[in-house]
Amino acid sequence: MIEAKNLWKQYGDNVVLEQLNLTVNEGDFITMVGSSGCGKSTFLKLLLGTESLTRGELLINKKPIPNEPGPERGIVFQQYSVFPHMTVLENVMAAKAFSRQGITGYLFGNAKRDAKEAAEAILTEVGLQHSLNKYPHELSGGMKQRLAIAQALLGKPKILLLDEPFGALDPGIRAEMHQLVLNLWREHGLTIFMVTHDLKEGFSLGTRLWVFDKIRHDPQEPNAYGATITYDIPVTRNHEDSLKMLTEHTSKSSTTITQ
Ligand SMILES: Nc1ncnc2c1ncn2[C@@H]1O[C@H](COP(=O)(O)OP(=O)(O)OP(=O)(O)O)[C@@H](O)[C@H]1O
Repeated sequence: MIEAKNLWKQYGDNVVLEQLNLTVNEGDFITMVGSSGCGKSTFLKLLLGTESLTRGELLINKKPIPNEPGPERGIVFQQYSVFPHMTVLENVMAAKAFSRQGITGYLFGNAKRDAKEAAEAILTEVGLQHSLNKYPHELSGGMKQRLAIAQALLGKPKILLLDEPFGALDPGIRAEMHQLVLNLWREHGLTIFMVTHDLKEGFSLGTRLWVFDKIRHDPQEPNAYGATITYDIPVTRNHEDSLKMLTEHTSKSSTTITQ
């Protein structure tokens, strides 16, 4: 279970997030929307542990989230984050070596064989079993994101953080990636936080959709107040109902969301 209690994050005088209070249960699939710059990626970085909060608490299973990334939290970014000079298989094995021994880590003997087997298994799961020896420049955008997902899953995370992972992909490829993520979510029992600019994507993937927005504004000092979660919408399987609910909510809010 993940909890935020009166969480604030600011960079200098720029208040990015304020008064975040939330509880996320294991297995939730949270999709996050909100205007550009309102702090969605910052929230993911707090969960990842690469940024620290300014005030309040952020807890996993009642303990503060470690302030550094760990194998139990995997992340996939929109930009392809793979090593260009390594094959698909080497990329995933390198992720394993770094997670075990730091950036200079090498694997030998049994550890290397185990890492190779684990890498091949996860690459098969994401559909790259026929591309193990290809280099990233030989992969399509969707295949590169499959590789990034494989890297993120290698540490067997319980929490997967997705920062607009499919924003750069064509609609047909996106649909395939949606199916992959839903399968992985179910099979690995993941808790997922996914930032998206696509409301339909948010509704079709998530079990809860969060809207980030500011509840206080000072036109003289735009950075004085941060965003919070203004709507936490359970996604019904009937997307029409969910969309209607959100339209009603946002007509009362200052957020403009395009469908
Ligand atoms: N390392 C940093 N130092 C200072 N300010 C930062 C830093 N990272 C983010 N910010 C600021 O925090 C605010 C929120 O940025 P963030 O990237 O979280 O927004 P976002 O909602 O993810 O935006 P987008 O949808 O455009 O990706 C912005 O004002 C940004 O300039």
